[in-house]
Amino acid sequence: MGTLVRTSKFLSAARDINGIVTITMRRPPLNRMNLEFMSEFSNVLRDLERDNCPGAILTSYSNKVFSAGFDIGELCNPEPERFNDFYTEVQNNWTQLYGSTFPTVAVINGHAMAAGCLLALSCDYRVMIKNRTIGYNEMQMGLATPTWFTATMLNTVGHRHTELGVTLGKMFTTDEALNINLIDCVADSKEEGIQKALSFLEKFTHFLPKSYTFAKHSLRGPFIKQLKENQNEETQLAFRFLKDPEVIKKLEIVKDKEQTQFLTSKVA
Ligand SMILES: CC/C=C\CC/C=C/CC(=O)SCCNC(=O)CCNC(=O)[C@H](O)C(C)(C)COP(=O)(O)OP(=O)(O)OC[C@H]1O[C@@H](n2cnc3c(N)ncnc32)[C@H](O)[C@@H]1OP(=O)(O)O
Repeated sequence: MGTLVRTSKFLSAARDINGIVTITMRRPPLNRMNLEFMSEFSNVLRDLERDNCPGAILTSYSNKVFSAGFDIGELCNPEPERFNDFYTEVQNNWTQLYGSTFPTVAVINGHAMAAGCLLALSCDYRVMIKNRTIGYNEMQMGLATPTWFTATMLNTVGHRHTELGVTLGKMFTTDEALNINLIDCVADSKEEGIQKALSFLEKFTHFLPKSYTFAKHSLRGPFIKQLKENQNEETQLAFRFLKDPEVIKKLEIVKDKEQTQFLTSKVA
């Protein structure tokens, strides 16, 4: 497991003897991403940058759900100030993870929906457990996929798979995801996934960190710059979208279900 370097309400980070840090998301039951979750995540990434981390693995405490994406509570008829804080934190988190100066691997040990899929795609390499699903399912929820989410998928699997994935709100099975290179390899268990992640990260011990950073930023830098230049517009666009009465109505239905779930503790 390694030495615990940071633990907070929703995340833990443990460092092994080679310095590799495993970040485990722990917001039961579904690792839904709210403002507090996102700020904790950004703090962990900031610490890893400061400590010249040689590599990181992102995974979930649950072998059923990697992350169910944004907490619908943050999207349903949002208050302007809270939504602005939430969405800004999400954007900052993406620029940190997608542009990290250290290599990252997602061990996708459960379903990865929408923003949960974005987290996995923002890493450098993806190992996924069999019989799980991954994708941008926003369409199915009556939502829309933000521009930088789409760009991240496009940069991973190309135009056609992204077009079909985003417009159909498609959740890919592990096998389908492997076929289109949405993920890089498959594992039978989280433990095997971690071993595969460590083997991938081991390759970087032979490279100069600054060479790796240069290569990564040549590929990803322009997309990060684009989001940074359009952050306010993206936030306003999403806010207006979420204030549409039809969208509010659709999300209210999901939110009501969520309250029922907490009352009955349906998900272990
Ligand atoms: C222009 C751009 C505009 C806006 C930006 C919009 C961007 C959005 C990005 C997102 O991330 S949107 C979130 C997308 N997430 C989902 O659609 C998750 C859907 N969830 C599922 O498919 C399943 O819950 C699961 C596969 C993750 C887990 O399945 P299972 O373990 O069987 O649990 P349940 O389906 O029974 O779910 C339990 C309970 O929790 C509620 N719930 C699920 N996900 C969320 C969520 N993200 N936020 C809030 N609540 C959620 C679900 O409705 C269930 O409620 P019940 O009352 O039926 O128990």
